[in-house]
Amino acid sequence: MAFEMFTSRGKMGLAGGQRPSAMALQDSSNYLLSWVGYILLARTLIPPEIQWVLKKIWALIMRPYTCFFCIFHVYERNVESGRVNDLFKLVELYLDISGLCKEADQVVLATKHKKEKNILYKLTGRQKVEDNYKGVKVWWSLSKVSNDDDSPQTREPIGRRGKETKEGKGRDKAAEFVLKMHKKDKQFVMTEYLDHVIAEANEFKRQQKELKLFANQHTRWSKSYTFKHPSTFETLAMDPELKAAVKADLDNFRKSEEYFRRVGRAWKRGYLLYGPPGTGKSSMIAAMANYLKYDVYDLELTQVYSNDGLKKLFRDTCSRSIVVIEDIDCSLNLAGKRKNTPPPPQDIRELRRGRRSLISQENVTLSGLLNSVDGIWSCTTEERIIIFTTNHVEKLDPALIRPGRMDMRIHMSYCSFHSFKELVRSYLSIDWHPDFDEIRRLMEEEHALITPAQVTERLFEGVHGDPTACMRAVIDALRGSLNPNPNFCADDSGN
Ligand SMILES: Nc1ncnc2c1ncn2[C@@H]1O[C@H](COP(=O)(O)OP(=O)(O)OP(=O)(O)O)[C@@H](O)[C@H]1O
Repeated sequence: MAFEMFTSRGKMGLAGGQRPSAMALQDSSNYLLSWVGYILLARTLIPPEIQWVLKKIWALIMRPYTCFFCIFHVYERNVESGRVNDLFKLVELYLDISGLCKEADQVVLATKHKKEKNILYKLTGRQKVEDNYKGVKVWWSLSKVSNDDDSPQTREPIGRRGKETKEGKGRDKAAEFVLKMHKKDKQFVMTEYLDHVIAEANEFKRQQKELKLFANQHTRWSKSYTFKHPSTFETLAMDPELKAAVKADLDNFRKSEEYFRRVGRAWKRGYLLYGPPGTGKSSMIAAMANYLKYDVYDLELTQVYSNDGLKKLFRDTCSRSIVVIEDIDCSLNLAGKRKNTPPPPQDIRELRRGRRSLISQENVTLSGLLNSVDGIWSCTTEERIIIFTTNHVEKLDPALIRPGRMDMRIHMSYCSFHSFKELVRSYLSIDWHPDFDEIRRLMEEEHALITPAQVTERLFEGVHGDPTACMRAVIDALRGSLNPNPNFCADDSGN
């Protein structure tokens, strides 16, 4: 039996034995009827179990030909408002950063905006690129929505189309991304692939973000400054396990919005950094900010004259930020009261003018600080990190640093031999030096102390000079720390 059949994909031939007598008929409707007859006859003669097996075999044979496609449209502008569709922008970015556009055979449009660091490669019309995620293939293409099309894009508010709008300057036709996939992959695309596209694009945007630094002038945040501290976890010399634990904790925090909501806790985390001066507490804060891409609010507590003022400052911070209170032991005394710093003249003038006074109330108290950190006021912003630093952890009120308030306590300590080698590698680009043995002996057997700041100071002098001179300077400092001379100060960093 042999016959030909037509599908939407074209003509397919199937081989078989003899031609049936019905094939002699010229009329195609008769041809069809004869087939219906065959099928009905077969259904009555063949037992259902064999029919089932035959159906399965048929489905297997036809499988490659029956994979129909499914298509999603991602319009450039939102259907209701006519505003730019964020998903469109994210897809555009994803196609660029994933390298798919660059790999395309046809010409791509390369653009660079003055605010962007890199050249952006975009798809041109009618070009198709293939993406493969977890073994699932999809195809992206860009097309213009024609004006006579009845798509939502062409039903945008009158006057918008073709006008110089902020979102789509001078375009007379809106664009759309067309995402094509096998029908069987539709669920995967909806649940996993599109999430992956959005996550990749958002992560890229996050990495590109320019960080801001704010400082408070009394109860107001100053205008922001660009935060360009070069410290990262790579440049930070510290115990590798502790470093990995801090990074993992930050990663967990960033991804835990759902978790915090589920357990009914504000999405925030507190870190206490403590240790001698020059051990990298400020560098750690900068590394955290650079890692998370969070803005930094440097809160000078001695500038704040009331609990209300402090609440206002916390309220005025943005989400995805780090609020830092350095040397917390110097800002609050043991009784929990702010150290007495006279109020600035302008506050007195404000008092005289009868405006709400900053000094008419009590100073910032321990309970005021605790309330701002994790009371009801702490929930005005989300995804916030609070960091306290101190050189004297033993002086702090236990309430201030209890777990739940300061979730992780990070001890920044003197330089270990491992950290020392990391600093040497990073400053002098060498992995070994004959003096390493003596330095290791002094650190590990004699317990000589040196801070990372002291080490970097000595290494910095040798960046363009003699590494041996640097090593000798480090050895001198280590031996000096063992010196019982009471005039000797192990910390010569000026603190
Ligand atoms: N762990 C470290 N890794 C790399 N460099 C460090 C480290 N610690 C200190 N340094 C170097 O020393 C300088 C001073 O360090 P940093 O200000 O971070 O110390 P700190 O602990 O905050 O000091 P302080 O308590 O006096 O504020 C930094 O600019 C950096 O160059």
